[in-house]
Amino acid sequence: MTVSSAPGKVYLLGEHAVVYGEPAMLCAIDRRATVTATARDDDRIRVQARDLTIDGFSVEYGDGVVDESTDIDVPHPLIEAAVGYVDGAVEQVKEVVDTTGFTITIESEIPLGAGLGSSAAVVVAAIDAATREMGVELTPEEIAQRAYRVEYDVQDGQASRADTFCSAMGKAVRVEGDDCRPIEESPELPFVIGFDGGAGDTGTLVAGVRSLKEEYEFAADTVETIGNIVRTGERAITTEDQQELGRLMNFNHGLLSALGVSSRSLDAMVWAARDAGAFGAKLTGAGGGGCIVALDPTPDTATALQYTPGCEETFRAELDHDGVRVESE
Ligand SMILES: Nc1ncnc2c1ncn2[C@@H]1O[C@H](COP(=O)(O)OP(=O)(O)OP(=O)(O)O)[C@@H](O)[C@H]1O
Ligand SMILES: C[C@@](O)(CCO)CC(=O)[O-]
Ligand SMILES: [Mg+2]
Repeated sequence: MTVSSAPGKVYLLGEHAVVYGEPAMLCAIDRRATVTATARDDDRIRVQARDLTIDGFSVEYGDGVVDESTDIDVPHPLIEAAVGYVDGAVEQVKEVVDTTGFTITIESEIPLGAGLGSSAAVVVAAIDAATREMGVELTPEEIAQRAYRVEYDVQDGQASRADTFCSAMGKAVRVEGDDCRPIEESPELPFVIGFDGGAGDTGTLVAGVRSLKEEYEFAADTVETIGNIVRTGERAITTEDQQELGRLMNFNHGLLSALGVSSRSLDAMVWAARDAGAFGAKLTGAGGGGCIVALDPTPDTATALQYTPGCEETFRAELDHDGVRVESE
C-alpha cells in the first residue's frame, strides 16, 4: 500500500490569462488531497472517490464502468465528466508501468471545483501513489508534466501548467507557458479564504474566456493586461510589499469579473474583505463560484466574511512548502 498527498493552491495573480501564455503566480496551500494505491491480485483497476458524490451517492468504479452497487441513477456523461481527471491519472500510470491491477482511494481536504486546485492535487497525488505502488519512482517534475497532460485533455486542450506544477512542487511558483519555476524566496502571506459553498467547471469557464477573447479585441487586451499586472506583482513579491500586492489583486479581480468569470457571491466576498481592511482580494482559480483569497494579517476579514451573505466558510491558508509527498509506503 502506498499513500501520497499533494497540495491545493491559491492564485496570487494571473489565472485564465496563464492559459494563453501570460505569466501567473500561485502558492501551494496547506489543504491536501491524499491518495492510497494498493496493488491487486487481479488485473482490475478500482477507484473509490468518497468525496465525489453525484446526487448524494459516492462514486466507486473500475475499468471504465461505474459499479452497479453505487446505484447511481444519473446519465453517464455526468459521471464521465466527474471521473475524467481520475481516469486521466490512471491512463498516465498505465503509460509508465506494466500494470496489473490496483485500487486507488481518494480523500481530499480541498473543496471540489472551488478554485483551490482540487483537480490538480488529486491527479498529482494519484499518479505518484499508483506509480510508486507499482515500483516506479517519478520525479516531481515528471509527475507535473503527466498531470498537466491530464488537465489539458479533460479541459479540451485548454489548460496551463500552473496548477499541476504548483501542486507537484509546493511553495510559490511562477508559470509562463512552458517556463515553470519555484519562486525562490516564497513569501509567507496572510491568506484568508472565503468559500461560497459552490463550484464552477474549469473547462466551461476557460472556454467562455476564450470565446470572448476571440470575439472582442478589448477582451484579448484584458488578458494581456492581466499579464502586465503579474509582471508588476513580481517586484511586490520580492520586496514583500503586501499593500502593493493587494492593490494588484484588486485590479486583477476587476478584470476577471469583466471576463465574466466572477459571480455575485464571489464579488460580495471580495467587497466584504476590502471593506474589512484587507490589503486586497480576488477570486482564485477558474471562478464561477467557489473561493476568494484575501490578504489580511488581522482577524478582521475572516470576521467580516462570517457575516457576509453567500459566504459559507472562511479559513486561513498557509503556504505549503511541500509539493507531492509520500505519506507511507
Ligand atoms: N476528492 C476528489 N475525488 C475525485 N475527484 C476529484 C476530487 N476532487 C476533485 N476531483 C475532480 O476534479 C474536478 C474539479 O476540478 P476543477 O478543475 O473543475 O476545479 P478545481 O480544480 O477544484 O478548481 P480550479 O481548477 O479552479 O482551481 C471534479 O469534478 C473531479 O472530477
Ligand atoms: C482558469 C485556470 O487558469 C486556472 C484554474 O485553476 C485554468 C488553467 O490554468 O488551466
Ligand atoms: Mg482544476
